[in-house]
Order: sequence, then C-alpha cells, then structure tokens
Amino acid sequence: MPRIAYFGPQGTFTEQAAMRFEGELVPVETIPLAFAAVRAGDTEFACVPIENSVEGAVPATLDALVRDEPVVAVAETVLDVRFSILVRPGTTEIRTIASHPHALAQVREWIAAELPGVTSIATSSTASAAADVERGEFDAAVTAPVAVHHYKLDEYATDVLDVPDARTRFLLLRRPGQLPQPTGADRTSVVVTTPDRVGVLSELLTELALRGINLTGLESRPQKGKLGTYRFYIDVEGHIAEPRIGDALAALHRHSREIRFLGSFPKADHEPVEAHNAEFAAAASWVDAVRKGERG
Ligand SMILES: O=C(O)C(=O)C[C@]1(C(=O)O)C=C[C@@H](O)C=C1
Repeated sequence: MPRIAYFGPQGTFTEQAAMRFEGELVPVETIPLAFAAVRAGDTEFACVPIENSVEGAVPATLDALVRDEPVVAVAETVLDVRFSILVRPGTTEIRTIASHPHALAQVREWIAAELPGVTSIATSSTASAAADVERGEFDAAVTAPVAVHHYKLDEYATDVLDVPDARTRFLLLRRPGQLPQPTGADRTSVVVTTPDRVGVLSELLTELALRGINLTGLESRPQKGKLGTYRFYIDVEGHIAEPRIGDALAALHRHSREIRFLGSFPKADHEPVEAHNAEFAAAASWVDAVRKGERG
C-alpha cells in the first residue's frame, strides 16, 4: 500500500482528508515536512490543505509548492469544516485558546463573544493545539471534531464557526510521473513568475479567456526577494491533455519568466467542464489538412 505523509498529528482536518485516499497514513508535524517526505521518496504521496472558503489560501502550502524539486497534485478533496473547542476535564476558566492560524481566523467572532479577553495562540495545527492543551500548556484548543477521540480532552463547545458552510480543499501530491487520465471534470494548476512590465498579468488571463478556459483560482505570493515582486498561482478548469489547455499553457510559458506545472486532476465536485474540445480538434485537423495542401 502506498504511504501518504499528511499534515498531522492525528486528529487534524488534513488527516480526515487523507483518509479519503487509499494508502497508509504517515503523520508529520508541518506542511513543509509533508512536502519533504514526498520529495525525498519517504512516502509516495503527501496530503496538505490548499485553500479555505473563509480564510483563503494556505500560505505554507503555496510556498512549499515552488520550493525545491517539483511535485504535482494528482487528486483533490473538499471537507466541510466546523470546529470543536476542547479543554482538559474539570476546566473552569479559559484564559488561553490555541490553534492553527486558519482555524483561529474562522472562529474569531465566536471567541470574542463567548470567551472575551482570552489570549489566542497560534500553533502548528489544530491537533497539535489539542496535544498542547492535554499537556497543560494552554487552556483550550480549536480543533476538528474528531480530535476529541485522540486526546484526553472534553468538548467545551461543538459546531463552532463564524461563517456557516465553511469548506477546505486539500491536495494529494506526488513527484512528477504519469498524469491522471482526463475525466471531463478536471482542474489544472500552474504557478508563474512574470517579467516586470505593464499588462503582463492581463496578457496571461487573456490567453485563457481567448480559449474559453474558466479560471477557478488566482493567488499571488511574494517572490521573497525584491519588494513588490510576486508569483501567480493559476487554477483553471480542464486537463493538460486537452488541446486548448495545452495550447494555453504553452502561451503562458511564452509570457512567463518561470512556470511550474502543479497538476491536472479530477475536480472534487465532478462538475463536467464545458470544453469545446470538438471545435478545437476540428480546427486543428483543418490546419493540418491545409498544411498538407489537402484543403483550402
Ligand atoms: O490544522 C488542521 O487541522 C489542518 O488540517 C489545517 C487547516 C488549514 O490549514 O486550513 C485545515 C482546515 C481548517 O480550515 C483549519 C486548519
């Protein structure tokens, strides 16, 4: 059975996401360590969070995707997110509450209303906060509901969430190899750095629009050198095996200083993508025939 390094420890949302894939689950403490495990070949796959509907992209994942040797996503899954507040049995007063920054951000209003004056502390994950509370370091942890089964803690509150219907998307990553087959309901991700000149981002987006390609995500992260220089993470509907997507990525390559392919894989919602592939194929065979002198 393949091994999947996931952003742990046991009881994180990422563990629940990783359980949806087939493999032996290997918890690691941080997102960069999950990437390191798959890059080093210690595990075949890594499972990490990429974006949350309330708090947005997960910066540690975006940064790790461009560092070191390439890794590509081969699958994604989306989890509904709601939080439990866990405390040590017998706790009567809460002065500190700990969790992953993305989790704290999703319950900020609840904390202000229900636990005014408590100090929020960022930890490496929701489950590591639970472990810290178990050890007596903090009074409460904001966790995934399943964490109560892994730590000797009680539920102080459940179903905590400032914004209803929050969801987090997770990626299953591996080293580059054979791509997943196109399904007609796929997503393709790339990250580009562009030359510093007027209109370059609009040129990239125009290349997509001209080919009827639907943009599903656009994120920027600093290149971390000169202030004001960015990388752009671009998600589109479609698979690189489709001519229009391959064509668009080739165009992005021409406009970019650097481009890294981050994967073509089935979308979690399985909603078919309107692809116009028949028109693209007909157009390509017409050009082919013209080149051979068979058509005018
Ligand atoms: O700490 C966890 O349990 C995670 O899996 C991380 C994470 C995230 O990075 O967004 C995943 C889902 C929730 O939105 C909160 C935290």
